[in-house]
Amino acid sequence: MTSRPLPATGAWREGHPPGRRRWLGLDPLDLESGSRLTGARLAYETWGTLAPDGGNAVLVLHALTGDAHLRGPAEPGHPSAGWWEGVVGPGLALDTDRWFVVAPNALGGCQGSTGPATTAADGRAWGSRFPALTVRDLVRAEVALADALGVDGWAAVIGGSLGGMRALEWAVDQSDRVRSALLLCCSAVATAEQIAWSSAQLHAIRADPDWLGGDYHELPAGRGPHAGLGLARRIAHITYRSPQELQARFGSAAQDGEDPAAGGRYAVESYLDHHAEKLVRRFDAASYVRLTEAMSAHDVGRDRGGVGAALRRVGARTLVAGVDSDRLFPPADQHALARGLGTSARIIGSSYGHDGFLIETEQVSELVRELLKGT
Ligand SMILES: CC(=O)SCCNC(=O)CCNC(=O)[C@H](O)C(C)(C)COP(=O)(O)OP(=O)(O)OC[C@H]1O[C@@H](n2cnc3c(N)ncnc32)[C@H](O)[C@@H]1OP(=O)(O)O
Ligand SMILES: N[C@@H](CCO)C(=O)O
Repeated sequence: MTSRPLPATGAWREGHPPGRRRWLGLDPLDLESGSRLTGARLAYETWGTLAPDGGNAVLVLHALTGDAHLRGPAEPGHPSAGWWEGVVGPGLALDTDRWFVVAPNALGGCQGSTGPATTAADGRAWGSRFPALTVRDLVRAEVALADALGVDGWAAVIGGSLGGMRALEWAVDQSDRVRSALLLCCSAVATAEQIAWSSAQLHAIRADPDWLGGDYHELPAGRGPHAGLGLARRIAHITYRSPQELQARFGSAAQDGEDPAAGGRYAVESYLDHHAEKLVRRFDAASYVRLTEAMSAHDVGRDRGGVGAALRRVGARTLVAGVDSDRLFPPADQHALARGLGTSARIIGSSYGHDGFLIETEQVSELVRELLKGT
């Protein structure tokens, strides 16, 4: 897959220079499963200043492979620029001159928060010992962060995909602490289609001989389930984009200088290879597994009398939005969620599919402005 040596597994561990990240100790954290996570911490970044009355706090929650770095340049410990540069910042839709913006790295992730690649108390990586997590557990960790920051209530909670699931969970479980919520490209409960795509990805990772049941973190530098994670990302990335975009960009063209009839690649294959390699370089396979499992288990109605009853708990003003070409979380999901919340969904026109919430800066900014205008 790559001609360059891959990083040592676990290169994303806390040993990195922290840049602007900060951490909150979560010790202990009781999980939905009944087990208790000890010694964990949550990484986060903030922008702006919390108002004396605490009324200007906004929580932004990232998607599966995102992180706390919403904006700002690449820096030590974070090799790429922020993932919502065009939406969050001075004078932008989420104006950091006005709002106190908080972005945590999801618990179980690998960009500063404790996850399977983190070194546990015994000096070894958590690996397979890291517990299964649910979206509710991720939110419990974020509730602890709000408490620690002195945020009694969020003016808005905003998120897409896995971040949207967490934003919804916040609105359901912490209804008195969420004044408004923007729920992007997500659903109230995982669908069979979403679980199926995720299942294929999990199989790809676990079938890698270097997966070692999730205990590969002590392998020598450059070893790990890279092929499995790369295959998972290829599968996922197809679902993140639309057939029309892929067709318009690549069609059946060969990759420059390559001949598919002679063992070379099509351009679209090369594109997927590129995204696979990029993810393998920046993400831990076991974090990918734990967070993907959490997405598959997402159901706001579990133990709450069903989805309808759970959604009726929400007191926040909600804006539910999707992307018309999203084949992973199609507009039907957002219409169903919006109906349950007593509102109607907004559907962005875009050929970028599920990734539209990361790419369609102008349209997303409009939604953010609308949300915050009434807050
Ligand atoms: C900015 C960050 O990633 S911060 C980390 C947090 N990230 C996230 O939360 C989201 C993760 N990222 C993503 O989901 C995606 O990368 C997105 C949505 C941001 C990318 O969206 P787009 O801007 O549309 O990028 P696109 O899918 O067109 O990919 C562009 C890349 O493909 C490469 N590419 C395009 N065609 C080909 C091809 N035929 N062969 C090989 N590579 C190709 C480009 O060179 C470019 O490479 P680069 O990203 O290394 O510069
Ligand atoms: N491309 C995004 C979308 C996942 O929902 C990510 O990797 O986080």
